[in-house]
Amino acid sequence: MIPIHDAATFSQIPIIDLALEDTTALVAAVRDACVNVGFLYVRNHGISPGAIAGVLAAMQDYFSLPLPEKAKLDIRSTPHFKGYNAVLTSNNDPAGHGDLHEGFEFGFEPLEGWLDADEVRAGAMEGRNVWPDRPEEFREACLTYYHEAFALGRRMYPLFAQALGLAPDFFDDKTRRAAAIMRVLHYPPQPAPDEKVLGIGAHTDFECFTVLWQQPGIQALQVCNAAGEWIDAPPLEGTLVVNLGDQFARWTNDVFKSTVHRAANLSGARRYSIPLFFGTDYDVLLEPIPSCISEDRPPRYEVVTAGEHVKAWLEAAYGHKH
Ligand SMILES: O=C(O)CCC(=O)C(=O)O
Ligand SMILES: [Fe+2]
Repeated sequence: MIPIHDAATFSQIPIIDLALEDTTALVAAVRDACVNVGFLYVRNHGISPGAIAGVLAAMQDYFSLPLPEKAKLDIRSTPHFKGYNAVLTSNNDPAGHGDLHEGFEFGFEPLEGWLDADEVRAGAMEGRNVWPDRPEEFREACLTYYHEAFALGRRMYPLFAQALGLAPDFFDDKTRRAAAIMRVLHYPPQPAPDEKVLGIGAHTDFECFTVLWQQPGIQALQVCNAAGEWIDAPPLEGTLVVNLGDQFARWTNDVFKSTVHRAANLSGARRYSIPLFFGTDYDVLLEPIPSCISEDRPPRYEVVTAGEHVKAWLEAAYGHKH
């Protein structure tokens, strides 16, 4: 039996085992989570403990470097929105005063590095990554995790397609060179709750979906149900969080939910998390998928390309244009 969640009153995030052999049951569980919650945990996600341990150690070393060293690769001074952003320099909730986290951001890159012939493929939204000199293993540890999480993302698209009643390969030709941006995040402990300054203010993600690793043992992430109640989304052993973003909400005419969430680290210890945001190819038109429009549900959004949608968001979030 698949528990059916209610958008208004869900009080827990569904947990879905990707190793479930019964595809019909798996797809039904994914649909329920996407339509009613916008968040799910995945078990048997395929990301190895070694890749997680490696990136965690590397990011801990990186974030403990002095600020001026990290600021050499400030995201505002590098092309294509890649690099470092310091504590309180981003602000996800316009009503807030800044986010109490620092992060480092990069996109797809082969582990062995780009070949010259690949140069032209590193298109507008991708661009080259920038990497710090220290710690030495940072790039490799980040990219090792990236490629494993990227493989998980590729496994999710056919499930989302089937959850919408589409052929499993519906997204294949729309995600060939898909933007997939990863951020490693450090949330310093926050001494007391503060409505205006959270670790990350209330927001929705803007791409199709996000795969999120959170540090075990620290509750920080919360998800808002349709009744406006904040539901804890603690780290659960052996799982990752997957949540849907605005691009999927647009594309599915709000059949899939892009749910508001926030995080505050009141644990007294440092917290680390790793979101990887999956988009689509730049030129994909976010026209409502036919199975998501009906007489009762006329198209709700202006049709834009995925690239325009993401770029407008990034410019607003980081307050600059490239
Ligand atoms: O750190 C977390 O748990 C959430 C991060 C997040 O929501 C984001 O980066 O969009
Ligand atoms: Fe988010």
